[in-house]
Formats: sequence, structure tokens, C-alpha cells
Amino acid sequence: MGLNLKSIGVELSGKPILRDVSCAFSKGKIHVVLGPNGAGKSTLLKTIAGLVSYSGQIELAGLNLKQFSVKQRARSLAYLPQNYQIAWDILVRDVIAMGRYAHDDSDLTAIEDAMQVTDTGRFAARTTGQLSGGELARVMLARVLAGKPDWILADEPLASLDPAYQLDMVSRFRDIAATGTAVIIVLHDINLAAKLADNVLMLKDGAVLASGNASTKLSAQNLSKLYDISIKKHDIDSDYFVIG
Ligand SMILES: Nc1ncnc2c1ncn2[C@@H]1O[C@H](COP(=O)(O)OP(=O)(O)OP(=O)(O)O)[C@@H](O)[C@H]1O
Repeated sequence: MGLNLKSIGVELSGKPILRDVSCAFSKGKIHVVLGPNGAGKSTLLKTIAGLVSYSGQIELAGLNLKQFSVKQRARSLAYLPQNYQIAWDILVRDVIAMGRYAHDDSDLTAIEDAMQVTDTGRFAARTTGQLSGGELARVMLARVLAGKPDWILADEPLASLDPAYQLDMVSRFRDIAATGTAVIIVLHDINLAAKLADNVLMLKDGAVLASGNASTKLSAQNLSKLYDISIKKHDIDSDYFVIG
């Protein structure tokens, strides 16, 4: 059973930010959310995560998400924010173990599994202040995975990573989706989106421009409309988009 958004509206400080957004997300798939700066991508993830009030209905496995307690929601849906900050210099293992908070336990197998998938076990005894940005990104993903959520909401998790780390994270997200978890991920890089996406959701001015299977919806025509610039397929390698 999926995650369905039905006619979602969000206002912040009296300004409409999301307008009549309807879309469906499925388990075991990677859903990439694309759109210009300010289109409402982060607001959409925050809305699903329960951090923002909304009109309309969000259904998770056929149930109204508003009926879920905070803990029930946190067990199903994990949110990886855009600008995470670790307030204290604490042990990596403890940060990852915090992912069990909503379960009221410290399931060591879940924590070990999360470290294995993200290859963070080798940092476990270091503190967060002793990690590079790319290493910290993997630790934050491990924290999310330790909670064994069915749905991961990740806001630009590749933004500050070098190309090698980006590709590494792409393959980790693929592995995660292959276990049946759904990944809803905001990206700005359209070629990384093309590598990663099973489905896409294109948001423009707070409304849906296109959504559905990446093989049909992630087209040069839709991308050009989305960003109001010329985007074409590469002449030789049609898997790549060229800007301008
Ligand atoms: N608390 C707030 N009060 C008023 N407006 C807000 C608030 N938070 C965000 N906004 C506005 O909502 C709009 C959507 O913001 P959001 O962060 O969702 O966009 P985004 O698509 O994620 O952008 P970006 O790609 O730049 O991260 C922007 O115009 C932003 O200025």
C-alpha cells in the first residue's frame, strides 16, 4: 500500500506554497522530486513528515496520516533534512543509535545493519566532529536506516558531496529501495536524477507540473518547462541531459 497525497495545500505566513498537489508514491521505488528553487520541494517533504499543517489528505497504507501518533509516523517515515546540524560532538555510534528513538529500543542488529549498508562501521568510535562532510552524510543516512522505516524522505542528500561520494550514495539509495523501502528524494542535478529515479515529481510554483514514471516524464521537454531554460538530450549519449 502506498503513500497518497490528495489535493494538498500549504500556506506559510499567509502565502500559498503548495497548491492542489496530488501524487502517489510506492514502496520499493525511488521517487525524485525536482523543481526550481522555491518551488516547494522541501515544504512537500516537511508536510509528509508532519512538520507543516496542510489542507487535503495524506493517506499512508490506506489510513489518514493525521490519525497516526507522532511515534507511529516516525516509525514509518524517516526525514533526512537538507541542513542537518549536530549540536554536540558525539560518537558516531550514538548518533546512529538515535535512529531507534521512535521504537523505544536500541536494537543492536538494526544499528549494525544500518552501519553495514552505509559502510559507517569504521567511523563508529569517532565523534561527528572528526568526520568529513561526505562521511557525515553517510552517518545521517545510517541514523535514518537504523529506524528501519518503510519511507525515507531525503532533502538534497547529495548536495554537498563530491562526484565519487554522490555515485556512492546513489548506489546505496538503490540498495535501500531494493529492500522494499521507498525513497522520496529532492535533487537539483537532473543527470543524477536520471540515474536514480524510478518515478519523478516535478513541482513548479507549488503545483505539480508532471509526475509518474521517469522513463516517460523525465523528458527534455518537461525539464525545459520546469526550469524555463533549454534542456536537450546529449547527441551521443541519450542517457544524459545537456543544459543550454
Ligand atoms: N516559514 C516560511 N514562511 C514563509 N514562506 C516560507 C517559509 N518557508 C519557506 N517559505 C517559502 O516557501 C517557498 C518554498 O520553499 P521550499 O523551501 O519548500 O522550496 P524548495 O523548492 O525546497 O527550494 P530550494 O530548491 O531553494 O531548496 C519559498 O518561496 C520560500 O521562501
